[in-house]
Amino acid sequence: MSSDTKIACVMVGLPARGKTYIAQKVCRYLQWLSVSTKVFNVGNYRRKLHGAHQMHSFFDPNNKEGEIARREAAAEALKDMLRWFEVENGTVAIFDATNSTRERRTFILNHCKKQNIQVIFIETVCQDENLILQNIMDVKLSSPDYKDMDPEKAAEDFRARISHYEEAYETITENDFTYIKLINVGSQVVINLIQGYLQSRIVYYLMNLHIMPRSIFFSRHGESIFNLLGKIGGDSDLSPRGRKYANALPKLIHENLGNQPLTVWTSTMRRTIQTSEQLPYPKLQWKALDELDAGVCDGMTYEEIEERYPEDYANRDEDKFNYRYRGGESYRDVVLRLEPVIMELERQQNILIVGHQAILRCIYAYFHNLPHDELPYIKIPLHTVIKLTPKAYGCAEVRYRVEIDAVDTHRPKPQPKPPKPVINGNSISSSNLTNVAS
Ligand SMILES: O=P(O)(O)OC[C@H]1O[C@@](CO)(OP(=O)(O)O)[C@@H](O)[C@@H]1O
Repeated sequence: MSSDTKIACVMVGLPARGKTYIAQKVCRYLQWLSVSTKVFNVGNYRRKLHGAHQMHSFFDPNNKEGEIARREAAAEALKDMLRWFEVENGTVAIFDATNSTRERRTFILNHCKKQNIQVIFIETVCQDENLILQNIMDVKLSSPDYKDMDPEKAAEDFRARISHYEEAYETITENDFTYIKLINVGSQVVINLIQGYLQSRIVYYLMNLHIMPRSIFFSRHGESIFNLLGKIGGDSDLSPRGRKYANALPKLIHENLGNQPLTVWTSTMRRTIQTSEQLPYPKLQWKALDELDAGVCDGMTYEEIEERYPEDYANRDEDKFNYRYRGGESYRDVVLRLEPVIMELERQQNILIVGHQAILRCIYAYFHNLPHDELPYIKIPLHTVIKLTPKAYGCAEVRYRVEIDAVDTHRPKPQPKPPKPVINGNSISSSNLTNVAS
């Protein structure tokens, strides 16, 4: 991917067609991959400029005041987006609005062209009345536009708003535009003139999304012999307590899922394979799920690393996400190698990943949209199952702790040392502080 690639993903679609959901998913995926990405939501600009609580008549094409206000909001959001590319050197912007007429799309495209920004239009078309209604109930009624309003009245008003847009709506047929059209949540996909690596990644990601209800379970392997000894990496067997956890896991999962189908993913390491042995579900081993490679430090305790490689040890504490072990990997490297796992997770239904501390932190951060500096410190304790259930925005989470003791392998972020007091440009030690004071 060339570093000067700039892409505007311009959403297209009637209200309640999942545009904002898709915009946020794409943003989260790209940010996780360290691509600088930002969503510009025109609805938020409208509310900021003209206040919330506008009723459907505001969206009537014959309402001049409403028309001007919506135009202003779109122009302001577009200006900010173009400025963001220019000043903050952004890579992918997502312009989230209905953009439902040819005229509006051409306007946006022309502005982007002037700044050498590629444009992909992402249109979501949905004819399934039940899905639309579900979206209105799940998302729209909690919007600031309908705060404190009777839900039935709000739903009615929202439907009237949709019909105003329907009057003027023009689906994309512009053959010279780059676009992807997602029809009925991916049951049909039309793509046109997609070019380049990053555009293809975005399109491939969009083609894999689904909104069927499902859960994703995470569990670290049971306590290993290396965990007991405080050693990192390696390929050791489970400890006796780790084996007990492996025995307890099938009941916990069954109590949760009943007879629903599930696929279990493990790494290729003994500790995850042994942990999943009793689980009566189809299993898949992924090399990409193997634990972060600690290179020359593999098999050492943290104390040994501090003694033998003090500088490395300090550098890791300084910037744990980017620190790469000598001959090994960084968390940033691991995120990149996990990309195909995330892509496949998006396609799948119920999955249980039996994984490792660093690996599960990376995947968990993707689902909860956590920043890279927090990612290496996320708590993923041993002998605990984490259940994530994707919702309209974000994921619901439940943690199940199995009552089998295990060591704690979490190392908290070291607190920065307080700066030494400085007097007249010379730092002084606390022992002579009293002298100064007296
Ligand atoms: O990045 P940090 O916090 O060191 O955690 C990663 C470490 O977690 C460990 C346990 O300490 O994972 P695992 O439980 O899979 O053995 C190490 O093997 C691995 O190096």
